[in-house]
Amino acid sequence: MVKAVVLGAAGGIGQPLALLLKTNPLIDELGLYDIVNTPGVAADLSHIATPAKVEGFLPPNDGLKQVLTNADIVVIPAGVPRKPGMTRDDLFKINAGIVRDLATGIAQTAPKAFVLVISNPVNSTVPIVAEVFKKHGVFDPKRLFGVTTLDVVRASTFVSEVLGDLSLSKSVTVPVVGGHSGVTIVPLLSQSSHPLPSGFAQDKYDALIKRIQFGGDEVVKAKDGAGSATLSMAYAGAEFASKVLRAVKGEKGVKAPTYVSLAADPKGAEALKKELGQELEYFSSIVELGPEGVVAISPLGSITEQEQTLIKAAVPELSTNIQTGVSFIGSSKL
Ligand SMILES: NC(=O)c1ccc[n+]([C@@H]2O[C@H](COP(=O)([O-])OP(=O)(O)OC[C@H]3O[C@@H](n4cnc5c(N)ncnc54)[C@H](O)[C@@H]3O)[C@@H](O)[C@H]2O)c1
Ligand SMILES: O=C(O)C[C@H](O)C(=O)O
Repeated sequence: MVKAVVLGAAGGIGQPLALLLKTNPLIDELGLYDIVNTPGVAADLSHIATPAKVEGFLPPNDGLKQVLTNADIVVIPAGVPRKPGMTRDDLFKINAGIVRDLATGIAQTAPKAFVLVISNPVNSTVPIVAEVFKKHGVFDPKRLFGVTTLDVVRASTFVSEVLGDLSLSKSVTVPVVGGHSGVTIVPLLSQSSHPLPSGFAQDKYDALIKRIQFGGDEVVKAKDGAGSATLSMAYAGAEFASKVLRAVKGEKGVKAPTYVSLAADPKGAEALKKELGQELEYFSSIVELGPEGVVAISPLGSITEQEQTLIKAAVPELSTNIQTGVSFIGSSKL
């Protein structure tokens, strides 16, 4: 029996994500939690002819505790999205407290669940979850993930557009490492499964990198005040959750870039430290997944000088973002 839970399930991401999870044959039970509307979302989804049993919960009557009971995997898209002119860090003020409180609930009721954090700013909200778990004495770095899959999905799509063939997008894989905001998003195009056309001009390369790094802004601008990416994020979140569950079920060699605590793999962390030129507590790199979560974190490997420059720009910002999350819990009363 696998129980998946979505916290923030009535939102722009939460609803389509719950829909996709309802159609995932690896899931037997789907618990939906939000501060509004989950009974309706659950009733609606429950009519879909797939095996997962769906239940919706609200805060009254210990709803968070109820939804988290026996949870195996918890996905968190709860929190406010950006409006034009905002950075992801501008969301910290509201989302940090939301994520802290939900993490407290998970630490108390489902400390062994895999936790997949979507709420922004991911670079800081993942450390928040870890610090809450540490305070409760239940932190297992192998089971906590920041979902950076949307960056990977965008890279596949934009590279296949450059190659002039969108039908390639499902098979184009580009490692996107670092974190999930602006310059911390580092696409390693030199490691793309499908190389860029030979003689690809520098200005086009720069534009492609920028588009992947700031793809979120493109959607925020187009939605014009009505929020940020929801549908593509739901797709990406469901893809990543599915990978975690496939690995849990014993499939070998499942890998994905994801933002994790480097304490999950000290050997991988040591190699990354050499490559990055400094120690970071969290980083998104290609992670091999297994039945207990993180099996191994890959080093960057061979990268170009241009990619080195991108990494150099990412590291200090990541370090600040991580510290912001850690300090928030340091000064929070739990
Ligand atoms: N990681 C990524 O790649 C990525 C991509 C897109 C969006 N996001 C982030 O995901 C978050 C959600 O985006 P959205 O567009 O779905 O926003 P939304 O406003 O449409 O939905 C958020 C939902 O969270 C719920 N919520 C608020 N406080 C809650 C709490 N304490 N407990 C449970 N639920 C709560 C709200 O009621 C709402 O239904 C934002 O922070 C956004 O920046 C991340
Ligand atoms: O851009 C945002 O604020 C949402 C999300 O992080 C994204 O990358 O689309």
